[in-house]
Amino acid sequence: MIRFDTATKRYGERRVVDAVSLEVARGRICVLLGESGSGKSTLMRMVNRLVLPDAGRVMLDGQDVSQVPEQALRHGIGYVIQSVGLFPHWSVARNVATVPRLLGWDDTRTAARVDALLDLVGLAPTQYRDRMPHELSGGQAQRVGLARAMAANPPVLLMDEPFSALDPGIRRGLQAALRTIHAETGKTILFVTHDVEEALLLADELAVMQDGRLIAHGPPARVLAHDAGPVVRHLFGEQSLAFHRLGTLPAVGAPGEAGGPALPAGATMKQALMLMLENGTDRVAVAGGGSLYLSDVLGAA
Ligand SMILES: Nc1ncnc2c1ncn2[C@@H]1O[C@H](COP(=O)(O)OP(=O)(O)OP(=O)(O)O)[C@@H](O)[C@H]1O
Repeated sequence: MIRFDTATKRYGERRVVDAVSLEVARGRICVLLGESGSGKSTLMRMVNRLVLPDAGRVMLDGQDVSQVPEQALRHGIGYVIQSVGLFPHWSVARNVATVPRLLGWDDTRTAARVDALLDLVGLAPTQYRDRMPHELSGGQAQRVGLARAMAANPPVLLMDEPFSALDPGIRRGLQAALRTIHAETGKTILFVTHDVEEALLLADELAVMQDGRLIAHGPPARVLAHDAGPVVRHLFGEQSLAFHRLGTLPAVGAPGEAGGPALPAGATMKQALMLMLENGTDRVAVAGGGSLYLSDVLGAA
């Protein structure tokens, strides 16, 4: 769906994106992770041509984005940034309807779409559609920004630290909302963050950058595996890498009699460990039968 072929961007002598090749398949969430200044936003902005590569190219659905007319390209890509950028004198509904109006949708279709999107991002349409941006909290405004980005149903979403300015509780709510929306819509999402917890929560795959280069790419469990290199170790923290790794591994128990407190279906090894700690036990019951022991968790870490 999205493919970078040795994409390179220089500012002066510096290569801020350095020959990055990366492919994100349709329907996946790929999280670009790296320290500030590692080139994540610059790489992402090549997809919607806010940045033009000096060398290499970006392909979207098999087409070189440099060959697609700019407007058509951007209508097919939702873009969400940290400072939402809602138009302050427009209502929530009008903000969400920005692209449908540009595309000439009629009022009935547009209004229905706005309400459906507000529902999708967890804002009751009757309560929110007529509000003005200054009447929203930061989290609500960011939800409206997400709804606006999805208004014309673009298959691709680019999200550049969209939740970074929000406090932790609101942020967790939006992360969960994004996972649900992704499960319901199957969009291909490129998501920039430098928060490792957020990255692990959202990523189907991680792309780790440093100094403009792609250092590691793959499913979280593979990127955090025991042979992880120094950049990954540093980003996730030498002391906490093993703990994060447990969060990428499914809690699979040995068959047999179930014992101890019950883990929910789809839980990770990290959740199993947390449940053991909370209950002061060395055994938890795994959904579907069987038990998982502390020694198994330690073995996996
Ligand atoms: N228009 C520009 N002119 C000159 N240098 C730039 C420009 N845009 C970005 N840079 C530089 O390119 C490097 C990469 O920037 P970029 O924003 O892609 O990093 P990032 O990993 O997204 O960082 P952050 O997490 O802080 O947003 C930085 O050193 C930045 O200063």
